[in-house]
Amino acid sequence: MAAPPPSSPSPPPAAAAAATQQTQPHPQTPFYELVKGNSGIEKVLLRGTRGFSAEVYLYGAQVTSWKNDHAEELLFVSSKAIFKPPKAIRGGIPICFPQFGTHGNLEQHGFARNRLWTIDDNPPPLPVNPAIKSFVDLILRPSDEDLKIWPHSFEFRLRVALGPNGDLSLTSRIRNTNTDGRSFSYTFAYHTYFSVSDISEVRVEGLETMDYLDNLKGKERFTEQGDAIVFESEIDKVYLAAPSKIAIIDHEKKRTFVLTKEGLPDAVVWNPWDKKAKAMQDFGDGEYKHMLCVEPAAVEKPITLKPGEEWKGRLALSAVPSSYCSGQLDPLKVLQG
Ligand SMILES: O=P(O)(O)OC[C@H]1O[C@H](O)[C@H](O)[C@@H](O)[C@@H]1O
Repeated sequence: MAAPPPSSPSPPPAAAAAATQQTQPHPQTPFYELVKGNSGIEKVLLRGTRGFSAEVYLYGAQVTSWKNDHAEELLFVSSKAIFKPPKAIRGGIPICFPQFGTHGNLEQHGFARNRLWTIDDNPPPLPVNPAIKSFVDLILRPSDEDLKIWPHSFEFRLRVALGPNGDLSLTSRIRNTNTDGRSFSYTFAYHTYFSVSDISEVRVEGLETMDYLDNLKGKERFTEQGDAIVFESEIDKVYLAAPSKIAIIDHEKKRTFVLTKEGLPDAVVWNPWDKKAKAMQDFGDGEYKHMLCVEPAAVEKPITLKPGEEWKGRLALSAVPSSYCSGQLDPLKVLQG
């Protein structure tokens, strides 16, 4: 379903203007391909320049692959991931909505991650970088069953875009479409699973000195001490009011992931480590060594929308070589090399 290239075999002059309008790709014309993925569920392929690529399952609107120009996978997906309802796919970028974790009465992480989304070929305009040629818009509206568990009408639009330098961005637009005058509140996360060489070789910069809620200690609040975050055991923390840029530095791979977030104050950091890994049916025993979740989120303060209001939350990811010197704690410097 890739958008066709413009073709205009010289129309008569009177028809020329109209024909051009129909055949020239609009700046928002999506360039993607729809194919069958695991368990016969459809997925969208995005192909960028120089071999960059990404894949998005309609199930959960979940990004399950993001590759660089060497065809190296940058996201972690478990070898035991199950690609069918009712479970979410273990890996990639599950979307947690309308609830993050157990912060509410719904199932863990809400229901958006295990619903079938549809492609939205005519979304409301979104300011777009004209250099981005590969993107897709997906939409989720609640079913009658969903309305029984969360009685609010909404439109959730997600745009996944692959930039010219292989950057991946996810833009969520959530609108309250209640017609009964009621507001609703929700929590949210882009539950991003990064692929890392070895968790003991990884550090995260940008979250040091932040306050966090520790999910392993009954959500009690603490302040992070010391330098960058390194990993020696299970971690499950919600960093509060985290900066808009966070860097994940993989020393062995000499690769740095830079996350830029907008509209998402918090950032969850999770690695299940060995014991919890063994207890998860859809996760390999040793796979915790090769993944790290850093999840831009809105957890501590739920977002409230009045009818007609829309919220936007954006995540941009880039993977750059770590020409990185210890002590340079500003992730911007990582980007600039
Ligand atoms: O197994 P899932 O429902 O996908 O959740 C996986 C993990 O997600 C988040 O990172 C939470 O903070 C963790 O507490 C949870 O274990």
